Amino acid sequence: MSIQCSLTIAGTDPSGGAGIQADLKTFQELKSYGMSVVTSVVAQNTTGVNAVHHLPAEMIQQQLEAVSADMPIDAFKSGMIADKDMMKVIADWIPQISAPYVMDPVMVAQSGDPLIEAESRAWLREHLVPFASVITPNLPEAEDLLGQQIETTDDMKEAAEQIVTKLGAGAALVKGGHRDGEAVDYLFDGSKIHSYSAERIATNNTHGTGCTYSAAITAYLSRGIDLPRAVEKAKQFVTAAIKHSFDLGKGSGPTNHWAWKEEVKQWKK
Ligand SMILES: Nc1ncnc2c1ncn2[C@@H]1O[C@H](COP(=O)(O)OP(=O)(O)OP(=O)(O)O)[C@@H](O)[C@H]1O
Ligand SMILES: Cc1ncc(CO)c(N)n1
Repeated sequence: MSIQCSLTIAGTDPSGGAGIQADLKTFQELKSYGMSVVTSVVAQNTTGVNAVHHLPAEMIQQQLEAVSADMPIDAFKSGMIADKDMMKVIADWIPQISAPYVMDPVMVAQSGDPLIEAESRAWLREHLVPFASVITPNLPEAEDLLGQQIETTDDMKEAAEQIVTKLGAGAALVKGGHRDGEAVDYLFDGSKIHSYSAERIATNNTHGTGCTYSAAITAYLSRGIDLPRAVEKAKQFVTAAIKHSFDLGKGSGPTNHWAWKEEVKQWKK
């Protein structure tokens, strides 16, 4: 049986809603064989981050080599990459891989806890962003990358375009999860803007939405689906996951990675 493979390079979430755990659940749901390289072990749950242990960069390099020496990689994503040493080994490894790279430029957890060293952000922007086939910042992350405020929908579209033209990413998806009203995201694919809109769901259970969304894009790309369509399908996946999210934990609960199947049944009715 032939199967496509997706790799995530990210931090962990023992409560299962974000990070590597969310990525692997998403790959599994979307029928892409899931593989993972752990960057940092994060003691977190739905209420926040208690402690973080960063793996030595050498260990990240060893994991990357172990997986790529043996397994096919049809698409890969990165999430939490906390410091410059980790970024460097990832940047050195990427050129040997000819597969789409989805970068989720994770900066803070949903709880507001920082997940990347402030002084490493410039390195990420200058040396890793140009490798990304697509980068998926939320509004604060897009503001940080460009050093400018983003308020209106026109600002969002312009930001997506600038992340490509000024910072060198192949494409940029600026997400509107942090705004009011419809949940609208804008993709600039290097030539045009695509917009993706969904009803805003009244819930506090949005722990790991960004991880789940970028993992879904990765899984669809691994299966050879083109970027605008991969984002469209991933948007449906994450919207269903938020709509049917779980009231688990005392904070911002996790999304439901298998909800999309229920939604598909509804669409077919
Ligand atoms: N309440 C909501 N209802 C519907 N869609 C939402 C809601 N909140 C976020 N989204 C959508 O979920 C996706 C993830 O976006 P978001 O901006 O929340 O990512 P993020 O901030 O990177 O996530 P994370 O919390 O994992 O850091 C986007 O498509 C966004 O539009
Ligand atoms: C490990 C990790 N990556 C990303 C996020 C953002 O949701 C998180 N909370 N934890």
